[in-house]
Amino acid sequence: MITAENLTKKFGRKEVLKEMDFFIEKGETVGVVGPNGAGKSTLLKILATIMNGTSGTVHIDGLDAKKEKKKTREKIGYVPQEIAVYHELTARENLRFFGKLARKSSEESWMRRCEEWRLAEHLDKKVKHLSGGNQRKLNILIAMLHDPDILILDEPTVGIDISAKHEIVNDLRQLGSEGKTILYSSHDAQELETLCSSFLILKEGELLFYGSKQKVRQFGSVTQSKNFAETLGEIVG
Ligand SMILES: Nc1ncnc2c1ncn2[C@@H]1O[C@H](COP(=O)(O)OP(=O)(O)OP(=O)(O)O)[C@@H](O)[C@H]1O
Repeated sequence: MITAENLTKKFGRKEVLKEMDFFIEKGETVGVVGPNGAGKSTLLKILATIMNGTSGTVHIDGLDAKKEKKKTREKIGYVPQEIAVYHELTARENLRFFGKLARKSSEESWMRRCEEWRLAEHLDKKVKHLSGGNQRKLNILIAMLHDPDILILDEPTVGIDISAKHEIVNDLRQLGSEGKTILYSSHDAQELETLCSSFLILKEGELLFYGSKQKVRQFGSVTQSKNFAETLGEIVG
């Protein structure tokens, strides 16, 4: 369960998140949507405890994300936009290295995940020789080494081909069906529609909309938008 109350973020005098309030239930898969510069990455970093808000609070399963960072981090896997692994090491060496840092991790559990995610046959390749899609998968699997309940992903499918995107979206759906809470930012409406059960829509730091996919669709029927992408566009205005 994730709760934000009166959450704001300022960089200097610029307010990039404005008094946000929302409540995300356990097990939801939430699409974080909005134009460039809307504040998506900033919000995700604050929820992941990488950055502090300027005012307001975030609670993750009752823990104050600012005051109880260490405990909060145990519950969260954060996947940054950039691929944050060692390119000169193999995928297996990366998993072992980051696995040691994540004390809860066991080789057996990440091997099982690698098999499910069709990465097992590539484990002995240097990361720089993996396809873009497999690099992205590795980035996600590393964030999950400590088996967090919540996964926060910032545009995890940028720059990869369509079939790799589909694979990642399907793998994340599987995680959702295992009960993980997922926050997922993307500019790809089709991907968002397939994966997410609800949406946080931001514009210029304001929370314009937070609700279920069904509510987005209802909005679309009112505005007579032709498809999901158009409806998201209508909401952002
Ligand atoms: N460290 C920083 N210092 C100053 N301004 C920042 C910093 N990080 C982000 N910003 C500004 O905050 C605003 C929100 O940025 P953010 O990266 O959160 O947007 P975004 O919705 O993720 O955009 P995109 O879709 O392009 O990734 C932007 O105007 C950005 O320039």
